[in-house]
Formats: sequence, C-alpha cells, structure tokens
Amino acid sequence: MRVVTGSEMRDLDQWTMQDFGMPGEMLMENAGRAAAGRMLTRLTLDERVIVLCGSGNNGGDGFVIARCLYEAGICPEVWLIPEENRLSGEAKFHYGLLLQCGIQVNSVQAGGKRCEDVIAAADVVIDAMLGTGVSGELREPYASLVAACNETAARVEAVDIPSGLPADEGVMWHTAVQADFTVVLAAYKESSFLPRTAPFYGEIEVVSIGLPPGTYDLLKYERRLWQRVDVQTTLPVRSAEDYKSTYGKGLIVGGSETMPGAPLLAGEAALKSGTGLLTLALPASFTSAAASRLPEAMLQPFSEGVRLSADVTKFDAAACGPGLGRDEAAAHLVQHLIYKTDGVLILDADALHILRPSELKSRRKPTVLTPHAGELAALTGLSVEEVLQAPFQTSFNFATAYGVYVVMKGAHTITSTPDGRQFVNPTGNAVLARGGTGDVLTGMVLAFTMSHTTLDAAVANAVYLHGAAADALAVTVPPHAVKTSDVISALPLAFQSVESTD
Ligand SMILES: NC(=O)C1=CN([C@@H]2O[C@H](COP(=O)(O)OP(=O)(O)OC[C@H]3O[C@@H](n4cnc5c(N)ncnc54)[C@H](OP(=O)(O)O)[C@@H]3O)[C@@H](O)[C@H]2O)[C@H](O)CC1
Ligand SMILES: [K+]
Repeated sequence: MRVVTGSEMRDLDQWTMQDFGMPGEMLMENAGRAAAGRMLTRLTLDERVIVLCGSGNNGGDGFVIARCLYEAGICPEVWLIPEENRLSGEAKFHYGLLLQCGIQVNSVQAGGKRCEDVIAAADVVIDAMLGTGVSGELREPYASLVAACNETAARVEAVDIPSGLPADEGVMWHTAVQADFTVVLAAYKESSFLPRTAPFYGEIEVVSIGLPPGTYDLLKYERRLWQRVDVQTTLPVRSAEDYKSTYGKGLIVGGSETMPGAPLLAGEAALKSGTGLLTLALPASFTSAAASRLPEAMLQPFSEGVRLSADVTKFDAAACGPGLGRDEAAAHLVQHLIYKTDGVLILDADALHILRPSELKSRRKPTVLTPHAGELAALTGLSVEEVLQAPFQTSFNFATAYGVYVVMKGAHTITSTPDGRQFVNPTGNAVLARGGTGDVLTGMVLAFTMSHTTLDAAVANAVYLHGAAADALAVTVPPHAVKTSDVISALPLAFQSVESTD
C-alpha cells in the first residue's frame, strides 16, 4: 500500500488519463463509486445524509457518491458550495449526471436555508469539499462549513482527505474537518501518518479506483506501508540443520552506573528474536547482575575509559548505545565501533547523541540508526517540531546523505533506506511510550540483521514485530499497566501473529 504526496497522486492521475487512456470521468466514477461502497456499509436507510461538494474534483467525487447512494435507496441532500459556473471538467460532467437523476442540489451561494443548520441537524455528513488541491488558509464559506462539521453531532465521513488538511507533510494549515471516517482514494497521503494530522482522518479505509497495475512504479521513490504479508514473506524460516552461530554472533555495548538495565533489555530482546550467540559489553560492575539475568549471553566487561577488550571485528553485528552514557569513555566506545566493526552497526540512544554524522561516511559496512524525533533533530540540527512536521523528508535526507538506514521512531515509525526507499510501520500503540522500549527494538534489529537475507526486511520486520508485541499486550492489558520487559515477553505472540494463516 503506497504513501504518496498530492503532486505524486496528480501525476499518477495524469498518466492514467493521458498515457493509459482512462477518461477522467471514468476515474472519478471509479473513485466515487468505491467510496460510496464503503460508506454504504455504515449507513442506514433512515439516516439523514448530507453531501457537501466543493469546486474541485473532491466535489466531483461527492456528486458520484450522491448518485450511488441514490441508487441504493438513500436520498442524500446535496449541497454545492461554489457557484455552478465554477465547476469544470469531470466534476462538471458528474454534476450534470446528478441533476439528470432528478436529485435537487442546494446551493450554499443561494442564501435562504443555511447549510450550517442542515449540517447541525444531519445524521451523517459526507465531506467532499476539499481534497488534495487545498492550499492556504480556508476561504469562506469553507471555513464556516468546516467549523459546522466540527460542531455537529452527526457522523462525519471524509472523501479522500478531511477538508482543510494538507495531503503532504511540511505544509502549514490552520483548521480541518475532524472526520470519524475517511475513505482514502488509491493511496495513503503522507498526512495520515503525521502526529499532528493523523488524528483528523478518524478511521481510514483505502479504496482502489482502478489505477492500472504498475502505475506506482512510475514514481521516483518507493514509499509504502510495510505490511503483514511483507513480514510473512521475508521472515527467515528456522531449520533443524541450524546451529548456534547460524544466526550470527552479536555484540551489544551499553550500560552505565545510572542505566544498567538498558543493555539487558536489548540483550533479552535479541535472544528472543533469534540471536544464537550474543556478547554483552557493559561496565564491569554489572557483570554479575547481567550473568544472573541473561545466562545465555557471554560477557565482555569494560572498565571506565577502557576500550573494549573484545575483538569487535569477529562479530556479525553490533549494537551500541542503550544506557551507555555520554561521557568521553562512551564517545571512545562509539568511535571504536564505527571504525573497527566489520559487520552491521546499530546506533541507538546515547550513541546517537555522541555520534558525529560525518564519521558515518567512513563506514564500509551497513549502519542502522534508530532515533526518535528528538534524536533526529539533534543529528540534523532541526527543531523537534520541524522533524515532526516533516518526518518523511527529514529521515529520507539523512539516510541518503550518509548512506545509512534510519528508523525514525514514533506512532507511525518510518524506516528509510540508504537509497531513499521508505517503509511506514502500521503496528504499535501507547504501550511503547515508555523507557526501554527503544532498547528492546535495538536488540530485535541486531538479531534480525544477522538472520535476514536483506537489511530492508531485517529492519522493517523488527519494527513491525516490535509494534505487534505491543498490540498483543494491548489486547489483554491497559497501556498504563505494562512494563517494558512485558513487551519482550510478548514477542512470541508477535511472531505467532504473522505465522498464523488466518
Ligand atoms: N487518483 C485520485 O486520487 C483521484 C482523486 N480525485 C479527487 O480529486 C481530488 C483533488 O482534486 P482537485 O480538483 O485537484 O482539488 P480539490 O478537489 O481539493 O479542490 C481544489 C479547489 O478547492 C479550492 N480551494 C483550494 N484551496 C482552498 C482554500 N484554502 N479555501 C477555499 N477553497 C480552496 C480551489 O477552488 P477555487 O475555485 O477557489 O480555485 C481549488 O481549485 C482528490 O482529493 C480526490 O478527491 C479524483 O476524483 C479521481 C482521481
Ligand atoms: K474531503
């Protein structure tokens, strides 16, 4: 399932109409009919349905939806927002078909009955006012109608995108329809994954509108959801012939006086994600605690300020950062691993605060960074707000500039690859909003980079199953009654959730 910008969507529309040869009127019929099909599953014949239609093609979809509802026996009350003469193209064509059906279309411009009053009295309001073509602050009467939609007790169902919301990240906006349900046409828009805009969509369903297969391959960059089927088709299958080093020799470097547990969380998660041979490098004072907590792990104690005694070149993958601290000794450890490891290097938490991005360019082996918004802000010199407003572009820029994988953690974690592909994670919930869950993910990424055939799948699968573990927990316990090690305990359930055949 793709994630597109408004301009990418328009390019795909244009290609479909001009090169593939599908008339715009047909594309709009497909879009409106698909949207109506999903809305009809939620409507009842006795509900008073209002359809608000704007001047562009989003409004055109509204005309088609109104006609489809009429066919199904629901007589919607249609409101045209602009003057009729503002309609053009396929929207004007479908407006004509609607009038041919004998459906009365009310005009917002005509005065008399106020559209706001009708919205207030409705059971369902279908928002086909503005789609991906919105720009700038809402002009009247759209601003007032959006406000009316946000005040009514009616169920509000948006077409393609809640009116007023931008399709793309990084766009300033002021107000938008708070939808209960949005039927997204053809592909997710970026704004359905951003912290500030995602809530306005309400429940989302994406519908096909008949774009020909392969259309999305025309886009320059792949940006899509990483879905259950992607995990199912790339998760390694264990074999009886496997032996303990089949899945690599992993190293985790972390821990400090104030955060002794972080590397243990990462280590336990790595062991529960398939690592056969794990070494923990942590302060000497914690080795007995580590040995009792993780007897499966080998230990490489380091004293303050001393380089790692282990030969880091013998590990297939290393993770550095959980609880490491940010003093000079920690900085030495990070640099030692950047320059000396001979396998995949995962940098997380304190390692990201110590890291000088320019040093990444010296690496000849893959590097995975797992920042949250604050850490990515520090790495890029942007503010946290700027990162949250444009997470796709920010993580894309860093990943491609430094040739690394960037896992930008959040409600919808975005994994960016060194060549600019991006995968949005659909799993996870508020359970993950607590200390230590990042350490768990680091351990999972370490394990998966050693067991998977591609790094794309290794990293995206770790993110997916990390969220799936939280989803499994949320089925039985409220998010506040969970501690981070419960997420590790739920990992078997996460694996089962993708291995089941249902
Ligand atoms: N492949 C697909 O996804 C398809 C999607 N379809 C639908 O088309 C819209 C995009 O249609 P478009 O015409 O480009 O844009 P809108 O419908 O959003 O409307 C743009 C007009 O809205 C007015 N406008 C823009 N900004 C504002 C504002 N800030 N305040 C008030 N009004 C605004 C403006 O009209 P004017 O006459 O005032 O200039 C714009 O022209 C997409 O979202 C889908 O719903 C197709 O139906 C099929 C393929
Ligand atoms: K809309």
